[in-house]
Amino acid sequence: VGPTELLRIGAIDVDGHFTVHPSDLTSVSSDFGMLKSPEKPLAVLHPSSAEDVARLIRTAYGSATAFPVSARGHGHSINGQSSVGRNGVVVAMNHRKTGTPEPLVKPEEMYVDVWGGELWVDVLKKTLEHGLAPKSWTDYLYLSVGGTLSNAGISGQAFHHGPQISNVLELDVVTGKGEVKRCSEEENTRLFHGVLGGLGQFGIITRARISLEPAPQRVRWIRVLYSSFEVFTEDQEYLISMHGASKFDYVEGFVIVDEGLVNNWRSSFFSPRNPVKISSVSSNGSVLYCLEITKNYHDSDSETVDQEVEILMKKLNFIPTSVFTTDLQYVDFLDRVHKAELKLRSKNLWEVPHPWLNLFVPKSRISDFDKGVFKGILGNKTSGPILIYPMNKDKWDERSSAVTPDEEVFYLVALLRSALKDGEETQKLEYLKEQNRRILEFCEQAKINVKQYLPHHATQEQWVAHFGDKWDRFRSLKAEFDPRHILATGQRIFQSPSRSLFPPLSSSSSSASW
Ligand SMILES: Cc1cc2nc3c(=O)[nH]c(=O)nc-3n(C[C@H](O)[C@H](O)[C@H](O)COP(=O)(O)OP(=O)(O)OC[C@H]3O[C@@H](n4cnc5c(N)ncnc54)[C@H](O)[C@@H]3O)c2cc1C
Repeated sequence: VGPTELLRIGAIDVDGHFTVHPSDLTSVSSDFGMLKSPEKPLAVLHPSSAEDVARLIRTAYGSATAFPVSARGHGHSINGQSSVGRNGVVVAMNHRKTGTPEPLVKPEEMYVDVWGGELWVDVLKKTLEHGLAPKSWTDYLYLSVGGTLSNAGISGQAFHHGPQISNVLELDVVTGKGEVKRCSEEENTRLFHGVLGGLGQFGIITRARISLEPAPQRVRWIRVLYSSFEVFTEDQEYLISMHGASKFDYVEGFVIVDEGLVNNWRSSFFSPRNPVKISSVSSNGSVLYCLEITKNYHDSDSETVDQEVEILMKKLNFIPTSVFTTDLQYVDFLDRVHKAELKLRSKNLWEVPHPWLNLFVPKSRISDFDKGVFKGILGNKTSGPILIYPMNKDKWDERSSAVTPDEEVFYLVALLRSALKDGEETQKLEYLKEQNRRILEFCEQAKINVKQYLPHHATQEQWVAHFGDKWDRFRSLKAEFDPRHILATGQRIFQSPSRSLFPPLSSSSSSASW
């Protein structure tokens, strides 16, 4: 009996939250990357509880030929990671119709309990009602909690607070056997750490307990430019090495290889009243680097923030005429990318293919990367922002499944490209995909041991290399918690049950082929 038959006979009956409606199937069949042809699943489950998810997975696990089940948060992956194929079922986690629990803030204990499919923007809204907020963020808030915790969740706060996965106190997880397990540092510890950064391989996160801090009210947001990569990275590394209260709260940066991209889509920082006169900065047409830093503060500190920022800035070596400052509410800063999204949507430039490449580059080789990629392969043209910022490895828990380079400091380099059908040759999808391939090839040939963030690999051999020392544990967690390889098959790490090599549970019904 395959899933089609199970659906027909009503064996998968999860309180009517199941749908095979064509519009539902279509809406979960592609992702933000738009790099793969959409593939409709067999059915979509809109769960209202962890038990709904568990019942589906028990059916998938217990049927003669197991079938794939993938959680879909907000579908903001690039390479079909939340897709499930024609013979699987998608669990639409980000769905309010079915009444999943609202975020529950516990102000005394400084945490919030959230449904795994909750969007970070809604977590923020809820916690702000109590004057609190999570500590570590992604640049964009319309991502689900389960989706970012399955990767890491990083932004300019990660150097200090670690990634989002370092700020989780407890999880409820439905494993690939359909068991609902509570896990934390004290309970089911292996599963807890395995799921964090675990690419959805060991269970579906139905609840996460996120640590909170008092929310700042305002943000002083500063950008300064550099023409020397060495000076730029020296300053970034200095900033992330600072301890104590007197430091910036957020450290990021980006590369400007193409003047047109200074006002890139990621933010509306440079307003018409605050234009960047790039010609005023002597770049001689070569690559520039922009450091982006913020200082959070409360209204009551508005008198002293200027002075504090001035003292911190004195230690930096940016081009003196290149300081751009703005000041805004904390919530507007955190939600900055959404404004850009709305602008791009209005120009039909949001729903286009996104051949993104995100790499963690070890500090010792970042300068070689600059020479070979920013000043080399990119050839003065990009098709989107290129972020670059360093992080401290000691803020990452080695027991999590997330993979980072083997150095105390490493950089995120994020090439966030949009491909245009009718654009110049350098904006076309094939051109950008080829450029990504060349960048990876360059790193391999130059022996720069990069790790992909939001990884995507074609073969299991590449996955084994990606996980390195963590592979044996990763594989053994898979065997323990998802032995029939049901979950998150869109990651393409393990062979999926549809090409099953795995013995059916019941030998009497081995005829299903789907
Ligand atoms: C515009 C944009 C900006 C971004 N900015 C950042 C950033 O600043 N920092 C950063 O770290 N990342 C960023 N990302 C990447 C993003 O964090 C990941 O792509 C993330 O997986 C997207 O979350 P999602 O809810 O859309 O997940 P989906 O794409 O729906 O799912 C991703 C994977 O996680 C699994 N999954 C989803 N929900 C669960 C769950 N509840 N339990 C277990 N597994 C689950 C899926 O099966 C799939 O394998 C950005 C992406 C976009 C499109």
